[in-house]
Amino acid sequence: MLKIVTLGPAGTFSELATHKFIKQQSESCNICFLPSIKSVLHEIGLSSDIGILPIENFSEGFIAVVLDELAALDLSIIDEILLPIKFSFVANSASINEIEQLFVQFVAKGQCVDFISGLDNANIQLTESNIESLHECLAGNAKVGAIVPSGSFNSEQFALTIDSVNDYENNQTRFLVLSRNNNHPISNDANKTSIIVLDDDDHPGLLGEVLQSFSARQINLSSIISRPTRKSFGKYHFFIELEGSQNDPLVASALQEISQRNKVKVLGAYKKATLQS
Ligand SMILES: O=C(O)C(=O)C[C@]1(C(=O)O)C=C[C@@H](O)C=C1
Repeated sequence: MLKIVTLGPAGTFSELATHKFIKQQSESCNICFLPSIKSVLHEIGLSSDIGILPIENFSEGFIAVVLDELAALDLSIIDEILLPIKFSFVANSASINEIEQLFVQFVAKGQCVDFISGLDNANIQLTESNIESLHECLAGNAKVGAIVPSGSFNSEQFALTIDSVNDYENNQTRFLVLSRNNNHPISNDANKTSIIVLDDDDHPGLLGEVLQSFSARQINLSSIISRPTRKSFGKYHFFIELEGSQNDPLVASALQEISQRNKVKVLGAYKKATLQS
């Protein structure tokens, strides 16, 4: 039995991503929910074998807490999942102008900016998950509303529901499947690798040298993000995603070259997700 931990309560997009992953598994799986992204990250490898969490949204970019914990914890990426993301607004009053309190998850807020800016009288309360927002609204008074996953609620429970409140019709979020065990064999269909170059030896040209190792071998990067180390001001870790895996001798030699100069953590190699996969 594979034990999977993800963001709860039940009904989150993270749970949907988990079911998409489970469909591809041959062994039976058990899902456990925790109330915050950070608590899920810390539980992987303890009471759970793997964890499934969002890493990047189509318009909002990377989720900082996940990048920071990937640099700090000993986790590896074994797969990724892409999901379409649609939000609805639900409220306990039929008149949108009466809403004084809006519950919205901290990542979801940035995906529904246009709609939220139209709620002139609402005080925004950030939550850890979209289903926490839903539960807060269900328990709230007539002046409460929430941004929730479309399809997560029964419209009869609310005085007002408005669909498609996300800024971009084509909204999508990418999720990672993470484990604490770092010795997974690289599968033959792995076509993407994630690494972190840790800032332990800052020197002029560090990033240029890293990029040169990839460009000299015609290795395409799909993203590069810097995050402060939070040890001293002005020091950064670089989170890099590249096409290919260490099964490709060019990728293997680029990573070996970079490792000779810098501290590199290879987070994992896996198959790039599509909405159809
Ligand atoms: O709260 C949820 O439903 C989640 O699964 C979290 C999460 C995220 O943090 O990115 C997942 C997808 C959307 O981007 C918004 C929220």
